[in-house]
Amino acid sequence: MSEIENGHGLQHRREAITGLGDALRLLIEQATATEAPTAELLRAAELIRQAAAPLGERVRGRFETAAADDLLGGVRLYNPVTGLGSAFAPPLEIHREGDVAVGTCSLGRAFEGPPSFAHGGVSAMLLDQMLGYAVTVSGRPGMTVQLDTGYRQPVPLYTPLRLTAQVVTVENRVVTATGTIATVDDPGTILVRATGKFVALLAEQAQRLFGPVTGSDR
Ligand SMILES: CCCCCCCCCC(=O)SCCNC(=O)CCNC(=O)[C@H](O)C(C)(C)COP(=O)(O)OP(=O)(O)OC[C@H]1O[C@@H](n2cnc3c(N)ncnc32)[C@H](O)[C@@H]1OP(=O)(O)O
Repeated sequence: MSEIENGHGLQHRREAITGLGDALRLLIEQATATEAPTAELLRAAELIRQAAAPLGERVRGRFETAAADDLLGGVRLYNPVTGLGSAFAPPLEIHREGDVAVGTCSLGRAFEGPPSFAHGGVSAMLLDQMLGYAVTVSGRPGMTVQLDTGYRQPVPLYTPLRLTAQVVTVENRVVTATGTIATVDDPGTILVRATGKFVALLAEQAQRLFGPVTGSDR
């Protein structure tokens, strides 16, 4: 019987994963921004290795989903963009406002490209997630087959950002969506725009790609 079934509770585990994610995000921010003495860096590296060891005692394999996740329910705690348990995620929070998906986040030092601004690949990653969300909630989920990004102005670090996405066309299995990044303070000035194409998988494609994860290949 798993720990979750055994009474510790799914909600409790999700809260613990979120707490660990918060701590890891703090660690990444501090470790990226630090100008602490070199001796402190060496000491921190040792402490972090010690902290990581027990986490590595029980890990899942490539095709196993996390016990606290709910794939069909859309709970992905380790998603690298939105996952509250992910050390890497800003995390981006996304909600719906009518037909438009609206996201908010702020990017720290770890996401830096040009000095004091976000890396362009990070903007593309955020927008891929935004467009994917809009496509999914439109009822036609699919995988990204094309993502075009236009960088009009650099995206500032340590600044609340407002992202949007919406579906614009549906042609057979191809759904096209567009999205933007702006700051919360100046939502009318678009910093980055993206257009993405998403393709709904055929049953054969879904089976080929995800059969080992869903167990439908057994
Ligand atoms: C709430 C949760 C939110 C979740 C958000 C998640 C966001 C993140 C999403 C991702 O990042 S997904 C990961 C990145 N994407 C991939 O890894 C996909 C890799 N591509 C594939 O595996 C195959 O392309 C795929 C199985 C998706 C489709 O298979 P095919 O390439 O054989 O396409 P197919 O021959 O079935 O063609 C289907 C349609 O797509 C069209 N198509 C395919 N590739 C295209 C392309 N690159 N550009 C434009 N159209 C394309 C193709 O013309 C055709 O159009 P029609 O139906 O109108 O005839």
